[in-house]
Amino acid sequence: MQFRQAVQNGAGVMNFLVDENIPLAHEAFNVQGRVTVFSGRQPSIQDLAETEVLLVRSVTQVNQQLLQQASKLKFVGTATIGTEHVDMEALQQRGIGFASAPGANADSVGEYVLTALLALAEQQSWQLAGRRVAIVGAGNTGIATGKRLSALGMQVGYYDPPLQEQGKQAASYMTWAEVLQADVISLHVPLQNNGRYKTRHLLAHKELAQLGSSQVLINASRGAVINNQALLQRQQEKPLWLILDVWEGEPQILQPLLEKVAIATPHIAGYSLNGKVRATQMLYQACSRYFAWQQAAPDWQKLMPDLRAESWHCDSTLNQQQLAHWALENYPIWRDDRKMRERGVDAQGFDALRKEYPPRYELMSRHLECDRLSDDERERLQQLGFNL
Ligand SMILES: NC(=O)C1=CN([C@@H]2O[C@H](COP(=O)(O)OP(=O)(O)OC[C@H]3O[C@@H](n4cnc5c(N)ncnc54)[C@H](O)[C@@H]3O)[C@@H](O)[C@H]2O)C=CC1
Ligand SMILES: O=C(O)C(=O)[C@H](O)COP(=O)(O)O
Repeated sequence: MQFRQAVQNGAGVMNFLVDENIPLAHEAFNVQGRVTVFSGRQPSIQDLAETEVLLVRSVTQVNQQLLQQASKLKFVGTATIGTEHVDMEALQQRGIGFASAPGANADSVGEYVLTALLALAEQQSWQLAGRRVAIVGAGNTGIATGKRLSALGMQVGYYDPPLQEQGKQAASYMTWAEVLQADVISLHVPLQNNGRYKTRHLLAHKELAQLGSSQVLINASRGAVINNQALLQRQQEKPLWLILDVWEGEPQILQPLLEKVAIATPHIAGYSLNGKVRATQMLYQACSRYFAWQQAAPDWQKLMPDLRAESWHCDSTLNQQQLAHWALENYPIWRDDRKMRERGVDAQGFDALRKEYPPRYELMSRHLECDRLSDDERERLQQLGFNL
């Protein structure tokens, strides 16, 4: 109906090809043309032949081979932060426009790390306040994570030589030696295979050997930032506390490593529905600018289910246990961990878990009603992502 209206209104009839896991894309883009949805990692040759706008996730390799099959392609959008699956040079050579979604799922990743750490701390009876955290990569996801962990009372420092060398100030920079001594190390760097700031195997045998067995290592960036063979060996000899969302060689992970991980998930740290919809919005805006669309943008608030009605009441003191209770009620991370162990061992199961991922909402989607709060407590809760 909307498509017919667009044609009648004289709007350009453009052919969009969209990954099925980009929520609200169909609703948003069908006003601009014909939207075909594809599933799996690579779209079909037939669909590509007619496509003018291709919207993908990180599992689709946008390379020379794909581009050869898409002679009408004008624009590629990826609903992700990481862009290593897109051959930018090839796009430039062919004059194809491009957009990604920087920062769209940063809060989702921050909440993932917060929830995972609180879950583990409750399980092991650890107090997190006062412990030192090293955030490796002080970009959108790193800062979103650091902000939450410092609101727990943890001492957060950042390691980011590219930023530091540009003279950009993060709250407090650490040296690499300090990173390796932190109680918790959380990785938030892009995967870079070469160059001065190479991150592939940033942690390999040598670095892992320097860590103590009480340290917590979290990877919600890209699997290959840690050499997974070296990590497995380390776990077999003297295990660390590991929280892994990403795995080298996804979707086929190193199976024996799964048993050695405290919390395991199938690359879903950024999968809050809020984060995914924010990415769709960003791609819509990028397309709208690129093609100079005249129509008003969709009413995202109407399209997105609103959970604010489901409020929580805060009637106890704000201790770690209470915060863990809310975080885990909002995002039951142990459910993801269980499913990962049941089905994530092979490539098919890993992909299926991601494809069938249930809607997960960020803490801001609910309302927290508190009777009495000091200014400091209010600020801390807001920093943790609560909507007061
Ligand atoms: N698990 C998941 O679901 C998600 C994973 N990611 C991954 O996390 C990565 C980071 O995401 P954002 O924080 O949004 O990216 P960003 O681009 O905002 O920040 C990355 C930061 O890493 C720094 N960096 C680069 N090389 C470095 C090195 N060798 N050592 C230390 N710092 C270095 C950069 O200077 C930058 O400040 C993405 O590239 C993506 O691969 C992102 C979102 C979700
Ligand atoms: O944004 C990124 O970068 C991510 O890692 C995504 O959250 C992962 O999503 P997919 O595109 O792999 O579904």
